[in-house]
Amino acid sequence: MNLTESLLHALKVNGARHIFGIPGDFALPFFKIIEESRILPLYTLSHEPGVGFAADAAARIGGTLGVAAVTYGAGALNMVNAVASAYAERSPLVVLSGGPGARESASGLLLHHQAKRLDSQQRIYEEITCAQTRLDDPARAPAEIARVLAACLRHSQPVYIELPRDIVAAPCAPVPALVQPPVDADALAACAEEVLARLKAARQPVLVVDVEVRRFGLEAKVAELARRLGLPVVTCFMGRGLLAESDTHLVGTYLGVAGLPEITQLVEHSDGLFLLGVILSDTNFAVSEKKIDLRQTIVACEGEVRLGYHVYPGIPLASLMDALLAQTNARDIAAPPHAQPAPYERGLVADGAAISPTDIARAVNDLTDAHGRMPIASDVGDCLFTAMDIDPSAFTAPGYYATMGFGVPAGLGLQAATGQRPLILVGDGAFQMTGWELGNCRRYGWDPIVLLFNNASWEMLRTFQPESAFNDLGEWGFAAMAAGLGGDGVRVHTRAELKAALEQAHATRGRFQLIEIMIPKGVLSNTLQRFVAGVKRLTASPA
Ligand SMILES: Cc1ncc(Cc2c([C@H](C)O)sc(CCOP(=O)(O)OP(=O)(O)O)c2C)c(N)n1
Ligand SMILES: [Mg+2]
Repeated sequence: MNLTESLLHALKVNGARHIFGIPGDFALPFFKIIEESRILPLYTLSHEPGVGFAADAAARIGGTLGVAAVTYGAGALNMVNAVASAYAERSPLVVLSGGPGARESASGLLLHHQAKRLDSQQRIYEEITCAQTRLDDPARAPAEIARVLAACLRHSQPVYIELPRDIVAAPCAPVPALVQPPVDADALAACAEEVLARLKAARQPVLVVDVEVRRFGLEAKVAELARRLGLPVVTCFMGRGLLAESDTHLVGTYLGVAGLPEITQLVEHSDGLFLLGVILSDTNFAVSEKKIDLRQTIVACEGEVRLGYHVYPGIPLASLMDALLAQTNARDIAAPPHAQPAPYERGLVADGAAISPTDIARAVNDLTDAHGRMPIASDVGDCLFTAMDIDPSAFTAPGYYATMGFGVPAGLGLQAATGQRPLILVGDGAFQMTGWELGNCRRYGWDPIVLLFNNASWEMLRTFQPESAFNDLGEWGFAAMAAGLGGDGVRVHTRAELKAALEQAHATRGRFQLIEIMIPKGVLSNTLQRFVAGVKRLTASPA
């Protein structure tokens, strides 16, 4: 076996199912082995940001390793933003980059694609990955690969592996089984006991779940714990879709001032908030109506558990879940019944009226009622706020790092990973960035339904700064471009046209379906309207 094959086998054994990539001369040798060994299927895309987003989404939806393969310099550095997003949002992405071989590295010449120093790329990636290695010695490679992949899975964050092009085919031993550090059983039991005691003592305990629950595949255990404790469950923005299929008391998504008042009230007035796998970010908590006193909460994330003023280190979320379940019986804590929030809006009126983002949510909910749920990939912008009004389903979006360009490539990654047809929500500004990746659908038989919110502007920005003309994007005929990319496109102006286009798109398989939805300038989703009003109110009021 050679070094690349050893790496590929290790990736596959530890959960990777596909590789997304764009080669270059520093990467051609290991791309050749990827293609000829057929250990993992390779999907090439058109631009490295799309490679990173697709691999990230595949990791998220599969709850496993995503793999993005690129060339040195121009390729890897082009993907930095996508990997930074994966790092911020706790996604286990493995970056494989080609690199210069020993002889050329010692030539004394500046190499093409070299930025500052030969190791500048690795140093840049040190800031957006939790572990890194350069496989320049086949004898050490198996242990190095094991170390880096173990870190990727332990922290659910990206890692960086550089493959010098002169040894990718060198003979190499298999990678040993990954080893994770042991957990102190006594500390774990004490931690679980204290968590349960706090929840039992609370008048209104609430379980808030977020991205790590999905990343570590803990949804079923979390649902069981919520059931046993009788806790109402709320998701954060990033945790959208979690427990959607479970029979727990899922109340909805906490969005602070932008959310449903009854959910905001439940969370912000709880005396027993249990934040499970939650990223303590501004997108989750900066728009709180009432500041949440984190000292009164239980925070379990990033491998530790914080209660008030003390911390239990070295407590992985999965270990904590097992310990909590081991110490609970059915219905240990009977929380007071909570009103279920109104079901998501549906019943689009198919008339000649102009389309609002909330109409789009209604249309999607109607489609779900008629044909079942579709996995959803959303970009940033009002489409993401609109997604909050769509029935929860398998959902992936950059809800915290908030980079544009994620939606379309992520939808392709979803379909590659699940085989299911995804729904993609994307604004016109974000589509301009990576929408062209749809041109790769034909080669791979992908056929997403793309809802393009065309308000001819960077509307989210215009909402906060309406006086700036630079937010206007002008006329782009996106639907007309679909045929050239191998799909079908239609531009719709009225609610009746939207309903018909969605039905037609759903009935058409084998080609991507692009529905360009013309939204009048300044028309926002209900959630974005609440968000803007809330942020303005919070910033206007004295701190
Ligand atoms: C890669 C990238 N560049 C810039 C931004 C800043 C930014 C937003 C965030 C806040 O930073 S929202 C937004 C406008 C999005 O326009 P569009 O996709 O058309 O959606 P909508 O019209 O619904 O706003 C920009 C430019 C970003 N998030 N990501
Ligand atoms: Mg827009």
